[in-house]
Amino acid sequence: MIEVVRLTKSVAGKSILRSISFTMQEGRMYGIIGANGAGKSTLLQLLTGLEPPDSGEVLLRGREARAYKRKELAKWTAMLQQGGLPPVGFTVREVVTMGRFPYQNWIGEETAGGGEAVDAALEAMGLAGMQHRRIDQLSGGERQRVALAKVMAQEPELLMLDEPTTYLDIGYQVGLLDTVKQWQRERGLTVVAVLHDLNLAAHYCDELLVLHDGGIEAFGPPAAVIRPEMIQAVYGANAIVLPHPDTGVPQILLQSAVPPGNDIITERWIERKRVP
Ligand SMILES: Nc1ncnc2c1ncn2[C@@H]1O[C@H](COP(=O)(O)OP(=O)(O)OP(=O)(O)O)[C@@H](O)[C@H]1O
Repeated sequence: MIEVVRLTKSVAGKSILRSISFTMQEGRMYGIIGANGAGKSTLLQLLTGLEPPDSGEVLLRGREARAYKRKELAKWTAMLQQGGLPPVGFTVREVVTMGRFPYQNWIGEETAGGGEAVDAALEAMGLAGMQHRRIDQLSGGERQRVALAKVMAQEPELLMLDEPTTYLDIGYQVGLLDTVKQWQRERGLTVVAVLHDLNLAAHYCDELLVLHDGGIEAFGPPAAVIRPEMIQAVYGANAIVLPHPDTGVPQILLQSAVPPGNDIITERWIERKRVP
């Protein structure tokens, strides 16, 4: 589905990606992880053909991403970008209906099926009850759900998500990723998501790609990628990695370099430090 060959990109004179190569298979869910500024969003922009690479290639179904016409590509790929909603004036339903743009003719009419796709997307994201509200009157989390409903209405086969859980409380984070996962399984959707939360990434993704220092630090199933050494090397943080009691996927517990404030815990911490 996606083949990246020796991809190199600089932004504002700064080298971000240096000759990276990888392949992503159809029907799987991939997470792109890495520290702030590692180039995750830049990579996503390159994968969608929105940005040109300095050198190297991005092939989508065997064809250079930038060789597709935008509307042609939008019929089977969709991208949820940060802040990608129109700012004011539109209702929730109007925005979600914009996801049908690739299927509309030049006067904005669609032959059939558009309304159903919009209804299904509104329903899946729990927005049916607020479909006539204006999006500028919604909370950040509600707007994020509208943005996902819009890309769902597009009915893509390849879905790219840039930090989709930003602004969402934990209930909606799990709800959103459950919806994406279910959709991936039922429709054979390919998903590529930039995720900051490593526990969610390990829980939902079949494979994780770790960007670090302009290259790929690791790429593989969560159990092979989420390790304390990788977290130290990439994020400079100490972590304990444990298997999830239900699924066995790796989950992390962060360790602070500073002793906790609570006196009882602090004493225990000092005690522990004394043990050789
Ligand atoms: N328009 C721009 N002008 C200048 N520098 C930019 C621009 N866009 C991105 N950069 C720089 O490119 C680098 C990679 O940015 P990118 O947004 O791809 O990283 P990221 O891994 O998605 O980061 P984050 O986790 O913070 O969202 C960063 O150092 C960023 O400052």
